[in-house]
Amino acid sequence: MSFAKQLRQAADSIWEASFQHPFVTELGNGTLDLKCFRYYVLQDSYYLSHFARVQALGAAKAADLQTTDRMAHHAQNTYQAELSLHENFAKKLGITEEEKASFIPAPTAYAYTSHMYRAAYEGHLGDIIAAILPCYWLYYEIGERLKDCKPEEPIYQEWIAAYGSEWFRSLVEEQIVRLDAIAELVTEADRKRMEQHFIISSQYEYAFWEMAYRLETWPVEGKEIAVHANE
Ligand SMILES: Cc1ncc(CN)c(N)n1
Repeated sequence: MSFAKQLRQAADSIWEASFQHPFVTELGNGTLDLKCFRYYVLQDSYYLSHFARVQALGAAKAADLQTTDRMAHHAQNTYQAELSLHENFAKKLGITEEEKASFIPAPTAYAYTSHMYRAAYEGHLGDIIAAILPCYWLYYEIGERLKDCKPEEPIYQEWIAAYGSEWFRSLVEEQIVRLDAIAELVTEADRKRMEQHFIISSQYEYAFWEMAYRLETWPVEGKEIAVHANE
């Protein structure tokens, strides 16, 4: 079995929990409260702006220029396609510039992005791909599972269409192939660490739905420092 498939299998129960999470099932059947989706859009804009930087760190750590080019292309895609999808949602949901400028990252969004930076700082490109792959692959599987759902809310339809698309599938497949190629070249200790990154990111993916569904706040409120959601 390929390395990526082994990781997918190891994380299966965590992914299953994501598939069953009410944020995901209610997005599919259209009953998800827009308040939760609105909160998600802001937190996810923050998440994606850091995700793109981690992809760019992958470009810098790549061993050859062709991989640098592809990782940089992925970072650009996050900005131009995924973040612009969120910009579009933000407009439709009436999220104002002031709201974006005085955004408070939730504990889970902060912790998840910090986890990716840690993998990028401490490791090599394989560590980075292992940490970011659940972000691609889980969303693609969710997009696939929800593909036949017809939620009444057009925003939810658009979200499902984006992640279940051919465009997104090709990005996911490219990173799976890249991870498998790197896994062949590294040590067993490296592979173990890469598996840990993948599992932790899978847990954070679940935690991210939970964060949005519960409109998570910091335990002691009133001390948060605002940042721009896209910075
Ligand atoms: C938290 C999260 N994970 C993954 C994706 C899909 N790139 C996303 N938009 N947000």
